[in-house]
Amino acid sequence: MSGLDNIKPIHNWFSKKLDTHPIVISGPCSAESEEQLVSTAKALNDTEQVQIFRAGVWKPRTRPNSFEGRGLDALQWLNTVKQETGLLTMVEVASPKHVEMCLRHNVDILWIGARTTSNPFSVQELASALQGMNMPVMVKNPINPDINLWIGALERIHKAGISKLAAIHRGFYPFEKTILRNIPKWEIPIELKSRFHNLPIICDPSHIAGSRKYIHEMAQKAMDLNMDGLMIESHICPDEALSDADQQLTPEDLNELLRGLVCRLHVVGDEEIDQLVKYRSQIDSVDAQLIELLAQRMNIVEEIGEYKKEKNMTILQLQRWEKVRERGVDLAKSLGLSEKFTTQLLRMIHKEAILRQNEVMNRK
Ligand SMILES: C=C(O[C@@H]1C=C(C(=O)O)C=C[C@H]1O)C(=O)O
Repeated sequence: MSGLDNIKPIHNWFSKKLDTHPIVISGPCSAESEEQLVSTAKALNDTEQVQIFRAGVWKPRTRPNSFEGRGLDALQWLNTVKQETGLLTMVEVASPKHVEMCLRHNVDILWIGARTTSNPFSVQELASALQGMNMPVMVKNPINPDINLWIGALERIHKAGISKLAAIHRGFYPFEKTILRNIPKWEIPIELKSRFHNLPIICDPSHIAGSRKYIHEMAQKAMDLNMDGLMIESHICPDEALSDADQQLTPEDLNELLRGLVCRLHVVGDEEIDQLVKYRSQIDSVDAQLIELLAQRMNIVEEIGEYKKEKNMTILQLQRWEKVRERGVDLAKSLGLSEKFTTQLLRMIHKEAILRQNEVMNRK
């Protein structure tokens, strides 16, 4: 059934327990110098809120001639960070060579970036390089909102024997210009979690936001959706960063942001559960009525289909459909439902009605 059935809870990945909620991964977009890495890491460590230090060592850039990372040197600097702060380290890998170098330099966690996840050939190469290592790996979502591509990448890594596995939600490429850098499409990580309950999901609000302004809002949303952790970029001097300057926070701003997050409880006490049970039974009853009404409507639609067949009328009746939509939206608005939601719902119902009548028409 599930291709991800042997996943270790993230809190037990290391001998030192990661027992904070959320787990916070932070550090610069790119490792630029030893000084920058060590000073950022020390300031992050002082906040006592960060457990994992991230840094891009090889940067996949959209256009050539952009800063592409410091490679091997940066891996050595990360070791200094580890020694001086005790933070765990995390690096993006895109090729078997990267994996090999990270293993040799004691990197604690690897992540696979969105561009790499989009390509099953590359993911498979990484999986083969990781075979039997049981190295912790986090897989970012692919650039496009294709949940199966994301699951496929997670499965390939899992099949290589990796049980310390997590997903990172960093949003999806917007084809149109949007306020946020990436479209969050929260329904996709929600669907992933509902298919694989034991898979930890980390949110990367920096890449969703693309600008410091929206990071808090995105991080709060991730907490409200009960995600396990946050990956937020930080830099000792963001304005001087060689990549993604707009979306990196100073360690102090990160600290403030994290302290301002409201982390609601997932599991509550008996009293709250009693109240929830009451609300939920109301919802169950309303849902049952909704479904019964929809079934009734479809029966009438089929009768109309029979009638149209007898009278040789077309299935689609645009004027009537327009009226149905207008009446529905007016009523919905007066009851506090949005026009967008109501239109989408009625469109789905109309589409099903057309299919049903099509079946009736073609019935021998
Ligand atoms: C049910 C009918 O057939 C179609 C379905 C409609 C609906 O679901 O409300 C409306 C118009 C038609 O396109 C109808 O003609 O009334």
